[in-house]
Order: sequence, then structure tokens, then C-alpha cells
Amino acid sequence: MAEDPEEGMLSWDETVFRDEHVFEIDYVPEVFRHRESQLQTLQYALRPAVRGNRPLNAMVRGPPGTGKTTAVQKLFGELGAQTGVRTVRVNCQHDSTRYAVFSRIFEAIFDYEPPSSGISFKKLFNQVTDKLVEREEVLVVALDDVNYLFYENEASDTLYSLLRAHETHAGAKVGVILVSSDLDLNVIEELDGRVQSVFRPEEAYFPVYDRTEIASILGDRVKAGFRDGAVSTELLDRVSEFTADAGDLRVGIDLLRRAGLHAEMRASPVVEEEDVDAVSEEAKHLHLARRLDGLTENERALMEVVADHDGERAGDVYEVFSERTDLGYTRYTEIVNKLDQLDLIRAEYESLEGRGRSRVLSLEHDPGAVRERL
Ligand SMILES: Nc1ncnc2c1ncn2[C@@H]1O[C@H](COP(=O)(O)OP(=O)(O)OP(=O)(O)O)[C@@H](O)[C@H]1O
Repeated sequence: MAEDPEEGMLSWDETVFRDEHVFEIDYVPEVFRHRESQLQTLQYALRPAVRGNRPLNAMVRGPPGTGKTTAVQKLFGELGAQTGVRTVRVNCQHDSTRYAVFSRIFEAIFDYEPPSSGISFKKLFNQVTDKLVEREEVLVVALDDVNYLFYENEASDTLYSLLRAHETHAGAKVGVILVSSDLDLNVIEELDGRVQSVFRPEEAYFPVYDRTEIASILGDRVKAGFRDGAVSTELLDRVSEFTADAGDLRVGIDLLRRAGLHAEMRASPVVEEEDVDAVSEEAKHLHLARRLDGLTENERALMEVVADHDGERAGDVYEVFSERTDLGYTRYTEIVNKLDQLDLIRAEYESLEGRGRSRVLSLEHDPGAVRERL
């Protein structure tokens, strides 16, 4: 008897997923394992807010994909349910100036954006703080990816305004949680003395998950996201190993989703090793893609120029860059430093024959992989 070629295949409305949303970036997992001590530290810092007092400030550090944002989202979810506490999480990769941070806070408090005609920072600040005092609300602000405020030289001013709000507005109660994934950045040391003197945070460190922890977390995700039997234990082990090598849980979650989509494309009701292999290259470059995504037009332009002039002197690269953007050398150097801090490029002094010492710019990633994602 001839085999039915369609047997075991998926029709259009069939899927390997039970709930694909489980693999999206904005999904907050129901079960949040292996972070008990970190959550405790943060709860301790925030507890005074529930009683209507100013909370302690906190500092959350750890490599990418270790659950820092999720911890804040979980706690804010609980705190936000309490009357009298206003929580705001600002993604500093997108809002990387003091003005932008306060615009987000304004929006959270008033439920609409500040006037687009633009008002002065002072007005914005006064409206926010007046409202807090009037409503007797405690404000807790999480500056997520705060490293971006440092790259833009905005960190000290932003923190100064937040931490000293009560000096200009008696009764204002503001607490701050800083979240940084740049372990090379010494946050406290980089702040101005005037901010350091008022910023003594509780610290919570988020280390990378080991392989067993990764397997248990991804196991939860598979259960919630895939249909029964679509992902075998062996396949999950393989994905966990790959994720542990990358050190970032996000890579594993992304890999599961892509592999699921790939299985569907083959019309297979089961995700197989070949699906994982086919998509692992893309998942590996997840970090790179995320970092490139957050760059401004000029920063992208410089990435393109460095990709074309990999390993050349900073002065020579500037010649090409300035033709494309009209930016001056000072701004150029600032962008070079930011891309260097983001580990997108390396800017190192080298002795060049007959030319003394000079900075040389090279890409941290494969130029082809960079160009594809710009
Ligand atoms: N313990 C955990 N249990 C379940 N899911 C987790 C856990 N930790 C992290 N995740 C998931 O891993 C992904 C990355 O987590 P998260 O965004 O919280 O990391 P992060 O440390 O803030 O990363 P980054 O520094 O890059 O912003 C998210 O999809 C999150 O849901």
C-alpha cells in the first residue's frame, strides 16, 4: 500500500505550539526559579514603600539574560497592586537622557505623554513631583540597562534629580533601582561625588545560570509553550547545553521558538535536532542583533564604516565617517567610546611603525554577521 505523503504532517491551522507568546520578549514567566535570594534583597529594600515611606535604593547587576528585568517586573507587579505606590520601569537603551527618563515617569503618573511641543526639564520635574506629593504616592523607578545613561553622560544628573527630589519638594518619596548588565562599568565610582554621597544602594548580583538551572527553566517554558510530545527531553538537553555555552537564557528561549517555527515549516508535528541546527546560527547572534537594534543612525553608520575598514586607524576611519555624517571629531570619539563599551568594536592603542601610537578600530564580531544585521 502506498504511504500517505500527508500522514503526520501539519495542516495550516495546526501547530507545534500551545502558546507561542511564551517565547516572546515581553512575556513574564509565571514561575521564576533560582532567584530567591536576589528577590529577598530587593523586597527588603522596597518594603518601606508599602508602608508609605521612602524605600532603600538598590543596585542590580549581572550579565545579560540572567533574570534582572524579570525580577523587577515581578516585584513591580506585586508592588503596583498596593495603593500608594507608583512603579515605573524605564528602558534606558531607548530613553537615555534625563529628560527622556522623566518623560516616561510623567507618562506613568499622568497616563498621557508630556506635551510634544516640549516643556523645560524643570517644568516636567515639578509637575511629576507636585503630583506625587499631592497624591501622597511613593515613586519607585527602575532604570533598566542604566549603563546606557552612563554612555551618554546622563547618569549623574538623572540620579541627582531623582534622589534629591525631596529637597525641593518636601514630602516627595522616591526610590531608585539601577539595573546594569555591563560588568566592566563601576556604577558607583562613575557617579559624581554629589550623587555618590546620597546613593548607598542595597546590592543584588545575578550570576549566570548553570546548565541544570537552564534546563529546569527551559523545561517550564517548553511545557507552557509547546504541545505535549513536540519537544523531547533529549532535544531540551541539547538546547540547554547550547544555552549554557552562550551564558544567556534568552538565547535558549529564542532557539526554542525558532526551532518550533522551523519544524512547522517542514510540516513536522515534532521539533527535531535538524530544526535546532538549522536556526542555531541566528540564535547565537541574538546579542549582536539586540545591541545593533538599539543604536542611533550615526552609530549604525560608524558600525558600517568600521566593518568596511576593520583594523584601520581611528583617524583614517574618521575621514570616511565624516564624509557620511558631517559629525565633528569630538562627537565621533564619543560614539567610538560607546561602541567600545558595548563590545561592538575594540578601540586599542597600537604602535604603528613610523607613526607613533595611535588608536586602531576593529569589530568584535564577524563583519558579515554585523552587516547582515545593521
Ligand atoms: N529564573 C527564570 N525563570 C524563568 N524565566 C527566566 C528566568 N530568568 C530569566 N528568564 C527569562 O529569560 C529572559 C531574559 O531574562 P531578563 O530579561 O530578565 O534578563 P536580564 O538579566 O534583564 O537581561 P539584560 O541584562 O540583557 O536585559 C526573559 O525571557 C525571562 O523571561
